[in-house]
Amino acid sequence: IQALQISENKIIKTKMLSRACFRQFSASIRRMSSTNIVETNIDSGTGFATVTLSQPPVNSLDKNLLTAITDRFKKLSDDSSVTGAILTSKFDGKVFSAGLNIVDMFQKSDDHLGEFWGMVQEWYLTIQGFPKPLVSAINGHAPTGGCAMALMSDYRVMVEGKTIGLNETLLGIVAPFFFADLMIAAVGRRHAEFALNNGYLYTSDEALKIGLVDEVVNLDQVVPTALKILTKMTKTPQPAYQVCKNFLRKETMDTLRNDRAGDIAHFVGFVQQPNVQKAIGGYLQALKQRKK
Ligand SMILES: CCCCCCCC/C=C\CC(=O)SCCNC(=O)CCNC(=O)[C@H](O)C(C)(C)COP(=O)(O)OP(=O)(O)OC[C@H]1O[C@@H](n2cnc3c(N)ncnc32)[C@H](O)[C@@H]1OP(=O)(O)O
Repeated sequence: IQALQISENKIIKTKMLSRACFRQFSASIRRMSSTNIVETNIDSGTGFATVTLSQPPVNSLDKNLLTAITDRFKKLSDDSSVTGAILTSKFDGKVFSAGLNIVDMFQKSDDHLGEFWGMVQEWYLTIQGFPKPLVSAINGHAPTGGCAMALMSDYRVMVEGKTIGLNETLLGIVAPFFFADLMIAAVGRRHAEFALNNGYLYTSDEALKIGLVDEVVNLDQVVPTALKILTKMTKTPQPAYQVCKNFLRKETMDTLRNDRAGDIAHFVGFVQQPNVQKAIGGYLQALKQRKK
């Protein structure tokens, strides 16, 4: 009886302890006032922010999602309690991001296209210019703009068995120079030329071989692996990390900053060409019919 009482006390104590631990753990996770399409949690112990893209069905980057991501990263840049971030998707095992929303580029006015491209530029300048360590936990497919977004991070952990690449040419469009430079920075000019010219979509393993991603793991290891590397990366002293990252990335960002209007005009002129519109329309239709 005495032994039973002792073990019962132990169970009660263990339960109390685990409740206290849980309270402490949940207290250390702060949920930022987030839009429902970009969920953000900050661990107040480590200062790590986890940004989860949550726009169904495939995180295609339309005006709303581009704006929400950009706003979120601007806030995280300014928040001195945040030491680094992980970028991932709610659609675990399916899609990281399907890239730019194709519907925003089909049969739209010049004004619509111009506004859309301005948002794409701001999204790129904000994530690429994020001053703290950023790791992408690529837990699903990442074609075109989804690949570009992953390339804007400082380290890429990808789930096995999915695809990634800047495959714009297959759609009859062309990756802008600032996407191309992201690819060149990651894999070098030779692989980048092959990848972009041919619109090549890499499997996770192929992407690892050319350095397009840094690690390939099981689905349940994607975020834990990203957290592990982020822990290492945040040990580099600031402002050294930020200054180094900025000077390595500055040239391409400055080229865009110095002529944003020209870049918008170039995009609108290119996309409005009848043969490009025809290709985008055909691709959209094929995408919709794929399931049937
Ligand atoms: C000279 C320089 C000038 C500059 C020129 C232009 C520069 C443009 C730069 C970047 C371009 C882009 O980023 S274009 C984006 C292209 N994206 C893709 O090609 C990806 C297409 N999607 C897929 O391959 C698949 O959806 C997926 C592998 C990502 C996921 O597959 P899954 O089977 O899970 O989902 P579905 O295919 O059934 O899709 C569900 C639903 O979403 C619609 N969808 C998918 N992707 C997009 C998208 N990018 N934009 C808009 N809508 C998209 C798809 O049609 C389905 O819709 P329905 O449910 O209504 O059928």
